[in-house]
Amino acid sequence: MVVCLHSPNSLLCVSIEASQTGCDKVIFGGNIKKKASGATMNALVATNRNFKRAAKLLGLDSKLEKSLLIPFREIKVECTIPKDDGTLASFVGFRVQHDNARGPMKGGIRYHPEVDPDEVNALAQLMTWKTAVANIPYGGAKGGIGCNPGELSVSELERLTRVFAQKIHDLIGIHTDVPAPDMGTGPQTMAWILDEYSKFHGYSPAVVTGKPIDLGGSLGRDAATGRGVLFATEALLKEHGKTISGQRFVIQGFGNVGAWAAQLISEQGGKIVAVSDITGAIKNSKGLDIPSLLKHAKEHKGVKGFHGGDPIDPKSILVEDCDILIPAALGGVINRENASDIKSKFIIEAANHPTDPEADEILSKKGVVILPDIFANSGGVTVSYFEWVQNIQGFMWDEEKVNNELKNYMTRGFKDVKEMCKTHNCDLRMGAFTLGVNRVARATVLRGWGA
Ligand SMILES: NC(=O)C1=CN([C@@H]2O[C@H](COP(=O)(O)OP(=O)(O)OC[C@H]3O[C@@H](n4cnc5c(N)ncnc54)[C@H](OP(=O)(O)O)[C@@H]3O)[C@@H](O)[C@H]2O)C=CC1
Ligand SMILES: O=C(O)CCC(=O)C(=O)O
Repeated sequence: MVVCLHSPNSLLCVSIEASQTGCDKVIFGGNIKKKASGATMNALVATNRNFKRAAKLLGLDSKLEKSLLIPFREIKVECTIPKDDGTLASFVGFRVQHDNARGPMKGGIRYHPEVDPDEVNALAQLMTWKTAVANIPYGGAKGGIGCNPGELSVSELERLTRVFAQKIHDLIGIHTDVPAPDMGTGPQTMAWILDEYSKFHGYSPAVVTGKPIDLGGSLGRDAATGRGVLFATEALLKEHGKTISGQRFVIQGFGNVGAWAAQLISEQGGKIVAVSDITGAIKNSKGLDIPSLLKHAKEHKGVKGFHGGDPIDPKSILVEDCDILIPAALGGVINRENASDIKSKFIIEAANHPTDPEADEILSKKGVVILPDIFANSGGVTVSYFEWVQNIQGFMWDEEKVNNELKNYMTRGFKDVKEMCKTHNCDLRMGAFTLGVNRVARATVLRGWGA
């Protein structure tokens, strides 16, 4: 049974009926908004604020603006599993399907203790603008389960994923909503979802992307977000008469995105001077040996204890001296409390919504150039699109084709964003938002609302 939670906030004060949302039931649930912790703004408030600024720059009709802001459907499910010791554990799973004007909704599933409805909502909305910026035929969605995957065994994670898939299988599908990995999930998670979905609907590899290659995953998907970050950074630096080679990078997060970005950037001559993950942070002003660090992180489940650098306080990673800062972990990490201490000239947002609007203002006054998430990390969803296309075609591309096509999409995306910056005399974030929102608005108007 689907239950939709309407989460009211100061920027979205509309009354909606179940029939308008496509939900079975809408609960006006009072204030379920996650309280912003410390200096960090609530993710949904921050995302709505950026959307509103873009809508204003575009001169969007206020009724259309309202319709674009309200999510298509919000799903909240209870997931109870027996743990390995026989006791029961209950978790809450979410899937927010934000918009489908341009195609099936698309976005990752996150397993993290901080997953909450407003954050998933914000991430789903960002996916809508991201797929439009990338110009791939999708809408936006995001999901998550509030859990700590590090504290669950593989068999517990499998049971949790299968229960979640059982609860949402009717609402996802090749032409409706196509999940993928995000923080705390990966190819194995997608394999379990595919298997569970197939029990109800028949074998359907295109229902998820980011799958293992043996189940129809695309070559190059694993590295795609990091590779997209590399291509995006190259495009930005070219504008400033620079190349990757010799630039000093700091990377927060050494998971799928951070580790691939570090590897690919260092292969191009970039110097990674500091990285961090949940276990700690490590610094070497001469440049970390990334292949050795990757080996260490794999063997020790984190960067802590790596001998090729000095340990530093993970809290200081974002304000370390460097040319280019790449947040590749959680949202809201760059906020009004640390923005003025940031020393880099460029920030490449590999993570989703790492920078608060308040920090944006502070950084803009300092002349820091920010390449926004909805463009900078779009390489992952772009190769997910290639995977979906390959599954539907029943034909596998070689990795060179995947990477070349990704480069084409990222290069074209950067040009399109810059064009919007010129048209609206705005920064790169608003360039990307106006590009994405405008494309979705056009599709919405063209499809109409029925007679
Ligand atoms: N995977 C993808 O294709 C895409 C991901 N993204 C975004 O990129 C970001 C990273 O995702 P992904 O790499 O897939 O996730 P992973 O789970 O693979 O990696 C996350 C990394 O962040 C680290 N981390 C978690 N909390 C903290 C913290 N408080 N301080 C420092 N590091 C921390 C984790 O450490 P540890 O492993 O030790 O827990 C891990 O190294 C997210 O914002 C995600 O939404 C965006 C587009 C696509
Ligand atoms: O690959 C995908 O479909 C989605 C990736 C994702 O969740 C993201 O871009 O934030």
